[in-house]
Amino acid sequence: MTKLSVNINKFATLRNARGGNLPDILKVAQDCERFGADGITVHPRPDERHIRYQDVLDLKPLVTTEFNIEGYPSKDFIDLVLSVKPEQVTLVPDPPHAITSNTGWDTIANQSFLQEVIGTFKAAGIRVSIFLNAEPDKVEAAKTAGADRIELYTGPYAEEFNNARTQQQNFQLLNDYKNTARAATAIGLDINAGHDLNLDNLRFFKLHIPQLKEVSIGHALVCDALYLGLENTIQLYKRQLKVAE
Ligand SMILES: CC(=O)[C@@H](O)[C@H](O)COP(=O)(O)O
Ligand SMILES: NCC(=O)COP(=O)(O)O
Repeated sequence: MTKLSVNINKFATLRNARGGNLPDILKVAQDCERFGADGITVHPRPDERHIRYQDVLDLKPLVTTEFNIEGYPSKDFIDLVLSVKPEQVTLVPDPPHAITSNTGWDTIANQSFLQEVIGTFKAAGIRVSIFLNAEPDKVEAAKTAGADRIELYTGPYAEEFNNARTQQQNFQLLNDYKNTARAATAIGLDINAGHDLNLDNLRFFKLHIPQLKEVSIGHALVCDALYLGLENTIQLYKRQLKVAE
């Protein structure tokens, strides 16, 4: 089974636009779980423009599924994660003012940094996933650094998906994803995926990478929920993941 972790960042963006507490992020997280989400993902950024550090602390006792905290491992981020002790931390190489995540780690160039950070989280009993491009040659170094999982950065996949679909063909980039996933599975790394996944492209991705353990989805899911309602939307995403199971 592939788990659906709902990234609630964009609900916080909406709340922050007006001040106050609408929508209530804690209630949103609980409702996502009630509607079928298998996990809750947050990605606090240094400017706290969406999820704030205090939200993450407040969410901890309320999340009853899997709590996944994503972010760049700055000192503040590491301290936050160690105090919350989520089930999973996902390390992302975002510079402080990134609008959104736009690349995975160069695990070879950052090997010793990643090894130290991952060691700190593992010592606290937290599963570690690292954000990776579809580059098979970066997988071995992820394992050496101590990661348990990789999260495939699916932004480029999402971009290519529409072109390939209209041309009725399999696309080259998909092979890079499949090869990266194969390389990871072969050395015992589990596989997550995320970024720009949506109701159009999710099923096809799962069909080609059936060993997916988890996807984290936020932006498109929140947009769909505006039209379809949150409960219905979560169920629709889960249905896309049922293929090949
Ligand atoms: C790592 C990743 O792809 C997501 O966390 C994504 O970056 C969501 O962050 P934003 O909601 O800030 O776009
Ligand atoms: N790790 C990816 C994530 O949490 C959500 O990304 P997106 O669906 O908001 O692009």
